[in-house]
Amino acid sequence: MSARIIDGKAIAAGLRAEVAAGVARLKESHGITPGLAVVLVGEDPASAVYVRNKGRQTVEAGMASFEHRLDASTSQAALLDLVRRLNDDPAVNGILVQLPLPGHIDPAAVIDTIDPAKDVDGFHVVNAGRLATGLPALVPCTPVGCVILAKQVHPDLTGLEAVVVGRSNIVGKPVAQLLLAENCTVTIAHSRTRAVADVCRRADLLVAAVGRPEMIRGGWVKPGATVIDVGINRVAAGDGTARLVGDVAFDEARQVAGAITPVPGGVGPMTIACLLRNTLEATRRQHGLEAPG
Ligand SMILES: NC(=O)C1=CN([C@@H]2O[C@H](COP(=O)(O)OP(=O)(O)OC[C@H]3O[C@@H](n4cnc5c(N)ncnc54)[C@H](OP(=O)(O)O)[C@@H]3O)[C@@H](O)[C@H]2O)C=CC1
Ligand SMILES: Nc1nc(=O)c2c([nH]1)NC[C@@H]1CN(c3ccc(C(=O)N[C@@H](CCC(=O)O)C(=O)O)cc3)C=[N+]21
Ligand SMILES: [Mg+2]
Repeated sequence: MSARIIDGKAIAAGLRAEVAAGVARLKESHGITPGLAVVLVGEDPASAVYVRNKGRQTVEAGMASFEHRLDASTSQAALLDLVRRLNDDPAVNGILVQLPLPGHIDPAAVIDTIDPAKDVDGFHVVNAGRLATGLPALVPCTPVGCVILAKQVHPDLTGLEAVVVGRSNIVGKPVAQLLLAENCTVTIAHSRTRAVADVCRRADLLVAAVGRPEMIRGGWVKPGATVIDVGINRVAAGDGTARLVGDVAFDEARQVAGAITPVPGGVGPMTIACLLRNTLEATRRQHGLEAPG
């Protein structure tokens, strides 16, 4: 048996086209151009990939892109000042501060300073709390991307045994919240989980967000399960160049799974598409416009 490969690249392209159409309608009917500000402090390889792809796709969707690249030695006070200026700038509808930040900056203080209405990452405690309590929220992009990809296989996720490996605030916890809202029975595994392979083997829907290259082996996957691989890990290839791999051993898992996302071309492109969708939605709400039915 060989798994169906879930084509995140194609699904993300479709979602970006929908967002572009929404942006065009907003411009035509209200003269509003959504604007997304991205702040990058220092150099982080994962963030560099993300920023490169995103700047181009923001402009392709018809939005304004504002990039702020700051030196790695930038003080926390200077970064908070920039965030406050972006909060007050009416041309900026979405703000994303790339994580991780240099060690001398407290990420919680930065996220807490972002206006929740412009928090298109969905990382502010107000948005996390609204998601957890079932209120409308700006929802983290990668978790939403995971759910959209899972729904390609199971349009209704109700009743599935879902196992999420990883409990970070940016991926593991919010993806678990979204799957709970979709009526899955959700287990969250982490570095202190006993017999993690056995826990994974229970999953009809397995979401891997660990940050450990190819940790999840073929034998951890229940036959026929749907596997969503969030991991983005750069590893050295045989010839000395860098290669991108997920948190799942893809060549093994595809022999067992019913469906699986590839890396690259799976969750990564969905993250950017959902970021653009959040930016459009945030813009509409800031102007008192409801999303069209
Ligand atoms: N595709 C995309 O768009 C995105 C991809 N990513 C990628 O997703 C991955 C996860 O990111 P992120 O959530 O930020 O990572 P974090 O490092 O913040 O969290 C990793 C989680 O995995 C758990 N973990 C670590 N080792 C093990 C283990 N041996 N067994 C079980 N659980 C373990 C940790 O547990 P504990 O809490 O106990 O330490 C932690 O909860 C990374 O590869 C990252 O690059 C991230 C964001 C977007
Ligand atoms: N505030 C903040 N929000 C984030 O959402 C955030 C962040 N900081 N810091 C870094 C991580 C990582 N991340 C990625 C998103 C898309 C791809 C992506 O587009 N990947 C493509 C291309 C990869 C390639 O070609 O190298 C793919 O998987 O196919 C990668 C990584 C978002 N993150
Ligand atoms: Mg994200």
